Amino acid sequence: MTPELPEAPVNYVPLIPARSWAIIDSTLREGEQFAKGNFKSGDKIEIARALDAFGAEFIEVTTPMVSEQTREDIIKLTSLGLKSKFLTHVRCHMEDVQRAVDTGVHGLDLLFGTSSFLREFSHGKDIAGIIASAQKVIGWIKDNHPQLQIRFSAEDTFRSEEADLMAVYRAVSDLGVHRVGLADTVGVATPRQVYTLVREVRKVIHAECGIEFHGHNDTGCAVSNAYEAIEAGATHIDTTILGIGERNGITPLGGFLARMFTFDPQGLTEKYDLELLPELDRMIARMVDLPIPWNNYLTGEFAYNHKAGMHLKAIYLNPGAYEAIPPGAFGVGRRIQAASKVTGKHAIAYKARELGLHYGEDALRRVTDHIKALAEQDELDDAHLEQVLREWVSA
Ligand SMILES: CC(=O)SCCNC(=O)CCNC(=O)[C@H](O)C(C)(C)COP(=O)(O)OP(=O)(O)OC[C@H]1O[C@@H](n2cnc3c(N)ncnc32)[C@H](O)[C@@H]1OP(=O)(O)O
Ligand SMILES: O=C(O)CCC(=O)C(=O)O
Ligand SMILES: [Mg+2]
Repeated sequence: MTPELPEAPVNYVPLIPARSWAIIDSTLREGEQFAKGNFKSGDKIEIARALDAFGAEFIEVTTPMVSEQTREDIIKLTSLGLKSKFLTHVRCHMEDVQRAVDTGVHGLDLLFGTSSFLREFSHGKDIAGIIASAQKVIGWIKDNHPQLQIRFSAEDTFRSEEADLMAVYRAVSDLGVHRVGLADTVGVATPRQVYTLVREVRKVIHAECGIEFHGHNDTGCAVSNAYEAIEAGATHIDTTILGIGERNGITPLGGFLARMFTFDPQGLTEKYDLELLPELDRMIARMVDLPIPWNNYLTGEFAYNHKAGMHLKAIYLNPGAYEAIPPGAFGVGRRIQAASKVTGKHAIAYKARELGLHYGEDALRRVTDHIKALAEQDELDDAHLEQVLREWVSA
């Protein structure tokens, strides 16, 4: 087979450079809101170390308001001396912020719900009240802990009025936050909406202010929405390993990387240790006591299974014919399923050659048809296929 990774052309210009955006992995925050995400102190350390080894730029952790244990865990995490920077996710509330500032984190991810749903049923504040709280809390952080990064997110962004959003984003940008956040809290946004809104937000915030996107997957758009956000100028994307989070979760780290690999394979490979992805997925699957889904991006059991005769003919000549991303780049292998009813003579000839067997044209057609007929009755494993191929030669 031909080499896995084609050499980059000399004047290589990536479509979307991987250095234009960063990952905020929220497995230790949004992931704790997953039905089966109940990480113990040791788990948190293992997850943080694994994300750091992988190269995640930021790790978001749950608010220290959860409990004294959670606060102590954050302090343990920030004392590990990792390269990844820790952010803690807190309400826009003086008590929360005061409890968070001395946990050793690099920054605070503040949020306030701006949709009518959350204004009415969650916190009860109007837009003026939200801005007044932001002024008080952000002003206090800036005066007392100027070293901390501040992000302000409008929770439920995509069910909020655009005029309200612009008022809030403009106000917090003027207050000097480092990033604003757009959150598709209920997973309802379409890719086009995400693109358009990110462009609009860009116009009302300061040039040096970053834009973060957080997307739930209720309607299956979490990866494409994250991609559209970046295309429109977002600088930070929230992910979790395996996509775990509230309900059916958020943008999965693996799916997002698969998407972005196609635009800048070299940049992605330089930024992250991509071959660690299978281990990250296995680690979280083990901790939440669930299998990795069979069709999971890149690491699912059948993510690189090739079966149809027409595919196999081409795959043997060049795997890129039916693979957008070489599996080796992410430390996984491909599976060739040659013995099925949908196989063809090229695949069978290839398998035979691997065993040192050669057939003439007629014999190849007949053995292929025989294997197809057998497979109509029952699955053939590799051992059975080998037996049939050998018997056919000696028969
Ligand atoms: C979309 C998301 O995923 S956002 C992340 C949400 N994460 C979590 O909720 C996990 C951690 N949360 C917790 O441990 C608890 O909810 C706590 C410690 C934050 C608060 O606990 P409690 O005081 O018992 O309140 P409870 O959770 O029942 O209600 C939420 C409170 O937050 C307030 N609130 C909601 N959003 C905000 C906000 N952005 N800023 C300030 N206060 C807010 C609500 O008004 C309510 O306060 P109230 O009782 O004074 O009306
Ligand atoms: O703080 C944020 O930006 C996102 C919060 C969250 O988890 C959500 O809105 O789904
Ligand atoms: Mg969320």
